[in-house]
Amino acid sequence: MHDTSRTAGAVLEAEELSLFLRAGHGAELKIVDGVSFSIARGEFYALVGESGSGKTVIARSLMRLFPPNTLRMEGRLVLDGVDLTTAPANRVQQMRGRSVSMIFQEPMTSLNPLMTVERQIDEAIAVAGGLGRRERRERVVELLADVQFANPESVRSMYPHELSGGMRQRAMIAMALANNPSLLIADEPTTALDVTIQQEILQLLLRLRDQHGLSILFISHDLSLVRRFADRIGVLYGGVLMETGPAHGLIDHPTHPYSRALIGCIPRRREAGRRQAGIEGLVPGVADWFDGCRFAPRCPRVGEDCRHGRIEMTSTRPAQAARCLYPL
Ligand SMILES: Nc1ncnc2c1ncn2[C@@H]1O[C@H](COP(=O)(O)OP(=O)(O)OP(=O)(O)O)[C@@H](O)[C@H]1O
Ligand code: NI
Repeated sequence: MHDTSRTAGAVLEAEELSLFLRAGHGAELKIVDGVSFSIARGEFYALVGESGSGKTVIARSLMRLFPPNTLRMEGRLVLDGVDLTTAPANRVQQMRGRSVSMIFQEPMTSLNPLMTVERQIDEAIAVAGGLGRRERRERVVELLADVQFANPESVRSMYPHELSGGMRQRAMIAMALANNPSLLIADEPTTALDVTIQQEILQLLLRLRDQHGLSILFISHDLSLVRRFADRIGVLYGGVLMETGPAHGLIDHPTHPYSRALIGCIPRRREAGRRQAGIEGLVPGVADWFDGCRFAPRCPRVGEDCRHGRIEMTSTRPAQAARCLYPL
């Protein structure tokens, strides 16, 4: 079913997206640098990268939620045909929840502990207006069934603390889907859950994608998870998209040396320092970024020309492209 809907064109197109922050002493930091990718209708796209690579900042930018010290955004960001870089604030506000919704690692940060599941989902539905009380009540039950609560009628009246971690995540997904968004952004939604529950949530997302033609932007450290569930992957490093391509192709045949290094040492958890076992050296801090390829100082294939100027994304394999002068 999703095969036909997937040809219906891009739900999201990010083109040369850059984000500049104000740093101390009048300096500016480019924390996202020329990132381009698109997500088709019904597509499950995963953004992967080490801690600090810019996954969350990019995800939030897609809802035009910028860090407070943001100076400006450059590039184009088109969601459901609307350019978010130029759309007025009220238009963007309207699109949140309706065109795009976001779920997070810790559902308790988005769920109100003092409100029942029903009330929270009801409020999310009411934001869009148009439905009467009774219709909204029906819609709540429908949403709870949609996220596969076996007994939606009883879950309705529960408070968040009465739910398990996996159930809270489902409740949050139900809220996020309240107004049928085209795109669901999931920022490491399963990292805090045990493996079985993690699989269940991923299966649920795939089912929702198939049933509703939902597009998913999934952010994760876990490449083994991503390989099993994503259609396509983007590999981020230091705010730069290094490689993008079909999930299986990219993981089985990475063409950027950084992707290969990342796949070779699938990181399991956030590390206190930014050193990752397996990749020599450190991720450059945003303040000490430089010209040329940001991976150059750690790259086994580096050439002198990698250290200067801009390196373009070039096709390396069918449907796969890398920002590298010496791809694998
Ligand atoms: N307001 C800010 N001011 C300065 N730097 C920031 C700000 N917000 C984020 N950064 C920096 O931008 C970079 C990207 O951060 P981001 O949170 O997007 O990383 P991430 O890939 O989501 O990491 P993690 O896997 O740990 O969640 C980091 O180096 C971070 O320190
Ligand atoms: Ni993050």
